Amino acid sequence: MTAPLVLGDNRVPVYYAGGAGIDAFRGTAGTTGPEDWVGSLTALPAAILPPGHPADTGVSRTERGSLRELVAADPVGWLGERLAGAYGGESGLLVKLLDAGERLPVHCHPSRAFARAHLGSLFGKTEGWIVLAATGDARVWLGLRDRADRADLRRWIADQDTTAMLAAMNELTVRPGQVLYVPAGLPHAIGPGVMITELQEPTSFSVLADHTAFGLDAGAATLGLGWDLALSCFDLDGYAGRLDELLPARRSLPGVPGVHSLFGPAADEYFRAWLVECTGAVTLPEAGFAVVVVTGGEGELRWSGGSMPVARGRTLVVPAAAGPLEFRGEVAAIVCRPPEV
Ligand SMILES: O=P(O)(O)OC[C@H]1O[C@](O)(CO)[C@@H](O)[C@@H]1O
Repeated sequence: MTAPLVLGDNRVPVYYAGGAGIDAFRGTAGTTGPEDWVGSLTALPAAILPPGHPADTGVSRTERGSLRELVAADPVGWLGERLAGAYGGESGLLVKLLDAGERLPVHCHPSRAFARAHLGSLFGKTEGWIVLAATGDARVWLGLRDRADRADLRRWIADQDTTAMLAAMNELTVRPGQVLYVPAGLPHAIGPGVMITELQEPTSFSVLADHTAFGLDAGAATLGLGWDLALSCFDLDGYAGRLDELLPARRSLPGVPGVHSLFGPAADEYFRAWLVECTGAVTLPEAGFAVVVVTGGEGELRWSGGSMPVARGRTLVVPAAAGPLEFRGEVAAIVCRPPEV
């Protein structure tokens, strides 16, 4: 397999509302739900899969079949030699289009160290967001403003006092194009009217401080671990004076005009995102597995041995064997790349 594959809508069932923005972005209608998993080798865990959905819900389907099966049949062709050997045939990357129709719960995600110690997983869930669309007053909450102690958090959770949780956090209005980095442990919540491309480690581990309003009990909110252990996932440091760590500045790639790296070096071990802004021709610096979200304009995508037209709303998964990609035309795209290995 050397050609990129075009991906259709891949909504997964989740407990919160939203999704109209994904239809608008893709130019489709009639699908529901706020999350569309793109180029995914990851299935929704059985514990949170509603009845009636296949066990591999979440895994992308392509015109050639399940992406997970395609990659399993040719791991080196899809992932390249190094990545194929790094995580037992997993890409290490999950990309979502996420369109929040209501505020998501205040939650955080386990780190790799916590996931390895307590959840039997190589991966935690560090994530990063690139805002695709935002209503006028759209906002997110990211990290605590000032340091809190565990007793504060325990009390807010026991009382399900979301007002106090949100008041203690950094509330940020967002605009399209903005990039936010959400390391494991950081308490966060996405507000209604925010649509993002999200890059993350390929798990669904969340600890939900704010859960009863979403119909979830303490067992579901703590990954079955109970609050004593689950509380230790939260980063309770204050971020008011260090928000720049969460709002990375784009970096130009030396010698590659038209491409910027969107997340800081701290993210490289989890995922990388290149913003391509092509007005003519842009060639990416290296070949490798990629998930491409075309965010603006139209043009052509070329690879070794072929080409296809691309336009805003198109999503693709690219095998390493496609070689370095080249964009032509007036087109913008986010090229999502797995962790550096
Ligand atoms: O379903 P969960 O794990 O509660 O989280 C809801 C969503 O919030 C995010 O962590 C974004 O904050 C998404 O990755 C996730 O799908």
